[in-house]
Amino acid sequence: MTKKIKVGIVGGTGYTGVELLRLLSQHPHVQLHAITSRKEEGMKVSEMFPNLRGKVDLAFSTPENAALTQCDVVFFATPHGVAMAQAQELLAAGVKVIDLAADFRLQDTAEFEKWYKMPHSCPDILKNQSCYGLVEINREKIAQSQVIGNPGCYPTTIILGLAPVLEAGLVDVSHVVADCKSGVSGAGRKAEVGTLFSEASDNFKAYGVSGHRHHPEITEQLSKLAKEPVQLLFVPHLVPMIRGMLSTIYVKIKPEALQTDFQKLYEERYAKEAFVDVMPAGSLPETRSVRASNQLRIALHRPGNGDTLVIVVVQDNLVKGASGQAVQNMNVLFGLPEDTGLGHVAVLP
Ligand SMILES: NC(=O)C1=CN([C@@H]2O[C@H](COP(=O)(O)OP(=O)(O)OC[C@H]3O[C@@H](n4cnc5c(N)ncnc54)[C@H](OP(=O)(O)O)[C@@H]3O)[C@@H](O)[C@H]2O)C=CC1
Ligand SMILES: CC(=O)N[C@@H](CCC(=O)OP(=O)(O)O)C(=O)O
Repeated sequence: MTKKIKVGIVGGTGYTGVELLRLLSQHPHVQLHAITSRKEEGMKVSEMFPNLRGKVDLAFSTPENAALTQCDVVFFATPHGVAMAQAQELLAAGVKVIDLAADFRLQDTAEFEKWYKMPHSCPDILKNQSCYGLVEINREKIAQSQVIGNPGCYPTTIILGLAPVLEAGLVDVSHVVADCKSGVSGAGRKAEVGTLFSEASDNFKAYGVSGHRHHPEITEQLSKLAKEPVQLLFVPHLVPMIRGMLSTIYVKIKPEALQTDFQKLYEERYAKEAFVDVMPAGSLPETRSVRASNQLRIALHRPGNGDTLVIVVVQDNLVKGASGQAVQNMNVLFGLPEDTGLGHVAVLP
């Protein structure tokens, strides 16, 4: 590929925005064209984010002044509702859209309206031109789409953790439990009491137990894979670390599937996937083994060789759970090898 992909980012000052900048500034086929912030208009990107000194020579501009229609693709690293307000205009100009928020994730617009408290403004684009951007599941459809709904961070771990057993119909879908923990960067960069150092450090808590907006997103995708409705109990937790997510998923194996070699099933399902690592049997994945990388690691356990399969999944919520996955989607949209610009090895310790 000789011509570079001209990229715009709306919402360059949030955590997913700066993570996109880190990844895209090292991508060999990308030309960063515009980065927006309404509050920081005119400020040099490298002044706000010194890790980008010498790498990104742009200043923030407002979305109105960013000439986004001149881009090949625009990433929205913004709150829910922003991308769908601009999608029509961008598509008309031949620009592809990758939304890191939820505007193009849920196919069920009634569920979208219930959880995001706003009407969906472009249901036609959602239905006919967009795709749920989980590459390991929807690779072919993504390549043909104009708009990508980049998955939420919790959904990425749970859907990839369960896909092999659901596709093969080996587990009881009437009672799936996902117990998930996220680092505090998952809550974004905006100031909030709950993410203050004195509130979130040296503390560990569950939240959203009686309902979380990722629940309908996860069950919609799991039910598609299982070809029947999946009943999911999903409990997210906030842990005192900055990056990282660990999901422990519990499923009951169907009586007729008890002899299955689950390790082999997972290894074969993900054998060709650059970003899904099925660890050796009995492994205990750690969040630091994926920090700052686009890898998601899975380990399987069957305590006492009983009928419960325990699936442990780790990822970096800001990379495979957000910006890395968005770049993976861009690579697929533009026909590049999927791992282009995403070869980062995790940082230890
Ligand atoms: N953090 C995470 O781990 C994950 C986050 N996500 C999703 O990614 C999106 C961004 O998250 P995050 O980076 O944490 O968010 P932040 O809240 O930290 O940042 C939001 C960014 O959007 C800009 N923005 C806000 N409102 C508007 C608007 N109306 N129009 C244009 N720009 C706007 C802000 O800049 P300014 O106000 O100056 O314009 C800022 O740059 C969210 O939808 C989030 O749910 C998805 C997966 C994981
Ligand atoms: C720790 C934390 O607060 N996490 C966020 C999820 C982050 C994410 O993926 O959410 P989006 O659907 O907004 O993209 C939450 O639970 O609301």
